[in-house]
Amino acid sequence: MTYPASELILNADGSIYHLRLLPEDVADTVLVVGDPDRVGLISQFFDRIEVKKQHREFVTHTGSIGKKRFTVVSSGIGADNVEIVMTELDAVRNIDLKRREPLSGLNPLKIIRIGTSGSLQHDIPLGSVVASSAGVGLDGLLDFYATDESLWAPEFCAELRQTLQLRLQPYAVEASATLLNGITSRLIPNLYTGITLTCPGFYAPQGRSLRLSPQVPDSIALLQQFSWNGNRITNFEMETAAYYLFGKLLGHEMLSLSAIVANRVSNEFALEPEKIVQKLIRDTLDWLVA
Ligand SMILES: O=P(O)(O)O[C@H]1O[C@H](CO)[C@@H](O)[C@H]1O
Ligand SMILES: O=c1cc[nH]c(=O)[nH]1
Repeated sequence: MTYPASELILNADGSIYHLRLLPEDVADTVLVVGDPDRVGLISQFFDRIEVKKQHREFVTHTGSIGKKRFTVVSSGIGADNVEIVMTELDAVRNIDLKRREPLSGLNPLKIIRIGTSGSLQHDIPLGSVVASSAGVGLDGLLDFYATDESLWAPEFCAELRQTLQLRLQPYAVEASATLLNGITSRLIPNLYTGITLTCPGFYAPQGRSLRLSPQVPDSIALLQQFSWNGNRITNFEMETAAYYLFGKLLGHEMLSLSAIVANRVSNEFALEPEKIVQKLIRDTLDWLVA
């Protein structure tokens, strides 16, 4: 199979279209973030930075701490950007870009999201961290991909669809068990696990109303009561389920960690969200280099 120029799109230097990366630019462990400015906040802890690239909202730094090599990539906001980041990281790892052919065997990545999020539970306060045991996607991406994979908790998704009066079908995907066990075995204060709801917007999809109102006005109270296999819905954000979906479909290990900067029950927003994110960055790097 040879991928044509319109499908596997390469720049003049042979790099992949949006991310502008070459195979040698990507480490086995990738940290993904939404905010492009967060890439430098992570790479400031590297002993050495070997790659710095940027195109649109996709900023990449690759470097190392001791012998451990990391790539940090920003996606910008939303599941549609995650589709690009995951597909292009995977292409760089698993396609021979010069020959335009799949490489034999799978070269899996370990991918960890370091993001921000709003808590849906009173007892998950500002400043805590949620490791998403599963992501539930309200973005509709799954509808476009052919897959035989059985996804997690279809009954839960059907119930959610009814409660939120959605026309689209939510999907649910679990975290990498290895990565989730890895982080939960660390003694990180204020670390919670639970189901993350990945929304296709920040306002009505997350129950917020400014001049426009959500279709279901009491969605936060309704969502708080949902649980599956003992896991409740803990938080709202905008990328996790898409990362978990592409991690599963493409064969990469994926875990999403969220710094809680909003609490939607107590109606609070962090005064200094940067400090909460910086702590999560340090805790995550300590875990990964240990
Ligand atoms: O801080 P990041 O990683 O961007 O994550 C969260 O913040 C953004 C919304 O403000 C969305 O991308 C959401 O997922
Ligand atoms: O409430 C919040 C906070 C951060 N990111 C989100 O998507 N929602």
